[in-house]
Amino acid sequence: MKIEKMIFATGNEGKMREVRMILGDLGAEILSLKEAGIQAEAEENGTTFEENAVIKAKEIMEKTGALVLADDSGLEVDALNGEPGIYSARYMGHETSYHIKNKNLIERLEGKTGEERSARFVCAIAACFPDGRVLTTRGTMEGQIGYEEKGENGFGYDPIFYLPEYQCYSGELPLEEKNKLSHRGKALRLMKEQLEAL
Ligand SMILES: O=P(O)(O)OP(=O)(O)OP(=O)(O)OC[C@H]1O[C@@H](n2cnc3c(O)ncnc32)[C@H](O)[C@@H]1O
Ligand SMILES: [Mg+2]
Repeated sequence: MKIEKMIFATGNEGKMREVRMILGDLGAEILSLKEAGIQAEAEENGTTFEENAVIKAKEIMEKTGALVLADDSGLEVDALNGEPGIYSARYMGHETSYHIKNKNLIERLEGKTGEERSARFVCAIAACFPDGRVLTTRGTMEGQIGYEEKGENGFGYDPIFYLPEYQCYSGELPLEEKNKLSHRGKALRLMKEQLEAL
């Protein structure tokens, strides 16, 4: 089945840039919520990344009758029992700047070193079809919370996410490199394979 068009139900421009680069070669037109002229109203009140991704995609699928994809993602810090996790966007309040959120996470890890700073980004992608079919995929990227903010690329928590294997911060990676390694890159490539197999 050739997909002509889909809506990617996010209000996050950083996600949208990464999505376009990875799903671009499906050859389908990909509209953001803004481009489709729709506002998301559903509350992200699921208990898992997958549930929240489905909530976001399903709401917009029901509003538009189109194939709709959505992303729910976040940062899990092991020393903080997985916080902020599914609450990553709401951590310290929606309106709080990422500079402040990032500084706060660094402060909460004071005295911890090496593996004690382990963390991962998680991304779930959902696809909701007008006929009721639902697909979900998940990807993760392992790393550590750094000691400072670094890099001008990416968004959100990227400036404090250190990748020991590459000895750099996620915020220092060019878009293409981040997509090769990231939670979102992995989840989107799995979704792309499933869509291509339809
Ligand atoms: O719900 P939508 O409209 O898609 O946009 P959002 O920004 O609210 O997205 P989420 O609800 O999925 O929350 C994701 C949170 O995790 C953070 N996050 C997710 N992926 C990230 C990445 O690749 N780099 C840095 N931070 C990321 C992001 O900044 C948010 O705080
Ligand atoms: Mg959100």
